[in-house]
Amino acid sequence: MDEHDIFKLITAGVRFTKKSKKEPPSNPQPRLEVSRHEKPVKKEESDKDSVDDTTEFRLLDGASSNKPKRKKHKKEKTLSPKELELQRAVDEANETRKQYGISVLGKNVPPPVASFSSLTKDFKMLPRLQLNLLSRNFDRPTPIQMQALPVLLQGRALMACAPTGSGKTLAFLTPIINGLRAHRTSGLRALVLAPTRELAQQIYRECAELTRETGLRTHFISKVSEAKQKHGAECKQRYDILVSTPNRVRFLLQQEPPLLDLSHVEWFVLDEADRLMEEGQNNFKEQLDDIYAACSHPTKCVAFFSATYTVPVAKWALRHLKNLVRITIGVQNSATETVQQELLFVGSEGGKLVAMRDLVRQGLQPPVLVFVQSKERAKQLFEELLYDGINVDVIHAERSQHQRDNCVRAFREGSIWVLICTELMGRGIDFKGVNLVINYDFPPTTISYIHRIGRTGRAGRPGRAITFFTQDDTSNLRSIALIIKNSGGSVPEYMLQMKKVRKSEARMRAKKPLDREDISTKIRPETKSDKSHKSAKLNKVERIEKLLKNRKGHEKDSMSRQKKLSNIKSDLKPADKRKGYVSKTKRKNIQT
Ligand SMILES: Nc1ncnc2c1ncn2[C@@H]1O[C@H](COP(=O)(O)OP(=O)(O)OP(=O)(O)O)[C@@H](O)[C@H]1O
Repeated sequence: MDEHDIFKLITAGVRFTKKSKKEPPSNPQPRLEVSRHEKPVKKEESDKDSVDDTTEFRLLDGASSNKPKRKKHKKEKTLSPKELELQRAVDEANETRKQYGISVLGKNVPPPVASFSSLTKDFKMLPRLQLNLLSRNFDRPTPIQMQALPVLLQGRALMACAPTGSGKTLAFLTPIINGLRAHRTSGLRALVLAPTRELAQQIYRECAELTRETGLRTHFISKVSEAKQKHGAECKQRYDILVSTPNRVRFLLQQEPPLLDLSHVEWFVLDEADRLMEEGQNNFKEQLDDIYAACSHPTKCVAFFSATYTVPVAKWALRHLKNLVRITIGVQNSATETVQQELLFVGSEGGKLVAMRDLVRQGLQPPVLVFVQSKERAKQLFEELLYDGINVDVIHAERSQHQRDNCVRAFREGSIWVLICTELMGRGIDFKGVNLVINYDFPPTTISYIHRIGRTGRAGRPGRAITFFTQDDTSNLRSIALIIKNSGGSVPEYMLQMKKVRKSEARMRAKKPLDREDISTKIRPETKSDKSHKSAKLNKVERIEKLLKNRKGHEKDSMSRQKKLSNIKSDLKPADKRKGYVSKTKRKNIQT
C-alpha cells in the first residue's frame, strides 16, 4: 500500500469543494469615524491627483466623532427617562443635519439651531444683534450658520467648510459680536483676517452693520501709512474688532514699539483659511505665524472658514487646536449647485475673443464677471471690449487702491456691467446678483475654479458660469469636468475619460500659468525680443542667400528662391533701411 492508497482510504466519502478566492482582509482599512447622523461626504469619483493638496482630510489622526462606539453584543440596556430624552435630542439633531447636508466631526458637537431667535435662550443672544440680523432680512440661518453658530457660541475651535455664497461671514461675525457684547477699553478683542483688501473691507462693512448700536467698534486698516498714525499708543484702546489682511497687521506688529497689541484677542478668525495658510505665495503663512504668536490670550477661540480645504490646513488645526469641531456642508471641495456650469471649446486664443463677442451679440445679462490669468491680459481684454462699446472696467493689483475701490463700488451699484478681473477677485467677494461668470482663461486649479464660479449663484440665487478652453487647457479639463459632474451638471463623457494629470504637473500649472498668445488685436510697438528675433531670422536668410549664390547649375530655381528671400529680407529690415523708404522730414520737404 503506497501513500496514494492510504490517502484514498482515509478520505473515502469526503467531498472536496473549491475554496473561494475571496477571503476577508486580514488587515482591514481604517474606517472613517463619522457621527451616526452624518451623511458621508459623497463623491461620485474623486480626482485627487488633479489638484495639489486637496485630498479630503477625513482619515487624519486625531479625528474624533460623536458617533457612539459599536458595542459588542451586550444585553439591551433599558434607558432611563433622562437618557431617553437625550437620545431623542441626538436623533433630532442628526435628522436636521441630514436634511441640510451638515456633516460634523468632533466630540459633543452641539445640535444645529433652526432659527436665530432660538439662540436667545441658550446663548443669551444680544437683542440688538437679533434686531440687526432682522433688519438685514436674515430671517433664517443658512446650514453653515445653523451648525457653526452654536459651536462658536460655546467658544469651541472650529474648522468650517461650506460652499461659496452660503453665508460663512455671518457664521463667524454673529458669535464674535455676541461674545464681545459691549465696548471695552482693554484693546482689540477680535481679529478677522482675509487674503485681500477688498474682502477684508467687505467683512468690515458687514460687521459695521451687525454691530450697529451695540457699542462695539470695528476697524479696518485701509492704508498702512494711515494705520501708523491711527494706531498710536493712545488709540490702542479705541476698537474691539479688527478686520484686515495679514500683511498690514504684521507691519504694525513689527514697528518699534509695536503699534498693535493683540494680547487681548479672544477671537481669531481666518476667512479663506486655505488661501491664507498656503505656503510660499505672498508669504501669508509666515505672516500668520507671527500674528498668531502675538495673539497670546490663553483661551482665545480660533475659527477657520473656507469653501475649500487642503490637507495642510486640517493638519495644522488638528495639531494646534484643542477640542476642535469640523463642519462640512454638502460635498467637500465642490462647486455650488446653484450655478449652471458650461465648458466651451474655443479652438485658439483668438477664438476666445470671437466667443466673447458672440456672447455679447447674443445678449449678456449684466452684471458679468470675466476672469483672466494676469494683469497684462486683463488690460488687453479691457481695451478690446472697450473698443466694442461695452460698459466695462478692469480690476487688478496694479491699479491704485482708489481705483480699485471705485471699480468695486461702480460694479456693485450697477454702473459697470462687465468687470474684468484677475484671481484677486476670485475669493470671497460678494457682488449681489452676478448673473454670469466667464472664465476667459482656464483656471489653474479646481480650487480656483470653485471660488471663481462661486461669485455667481450666491445665497441660493441661480447663476451661470462659462469656461473657455483651448487645446492647451486639456490637462486640467478632466478635473474641472468632474467638479461640474459632481455638482449635478452634465459634461461630455470624453472629458471624464481623459488622462489624469500627474501631481507634479498640476502643481506646476498651479504655480505658473500657461504662456498664452496676446489677447490684443491692435498692432503694438516692436519690443526688444521682437527685434532680436527678427535680426536672427535676417541672419539666417542672408546665409541661405549666400549659399544659393554659390550653387552652380540651378540658376533658374535659384533665381526665384532668391527673389523670395529678398522679399523676406526687406520685411525683416528696419523700416528706415528698406528700399524706397522716405523719412518723415524728406516727406515733409516733398509735400512743401
Ligand atoms: N441667513 C441668511 N439669509 C439670507 N441671506 C444671507 C444669510 N446669511 C448670509 N446671507 C447673504 O448671503 C450672501 C453670501 O454670504 P457670504 O458672503 O458670507 O458667503 P460666503 O459663504 O462667505 O461665500 P465665499 O465662500 O464666496 O466667501 C451675502 O450676500 C449675505 O448677505
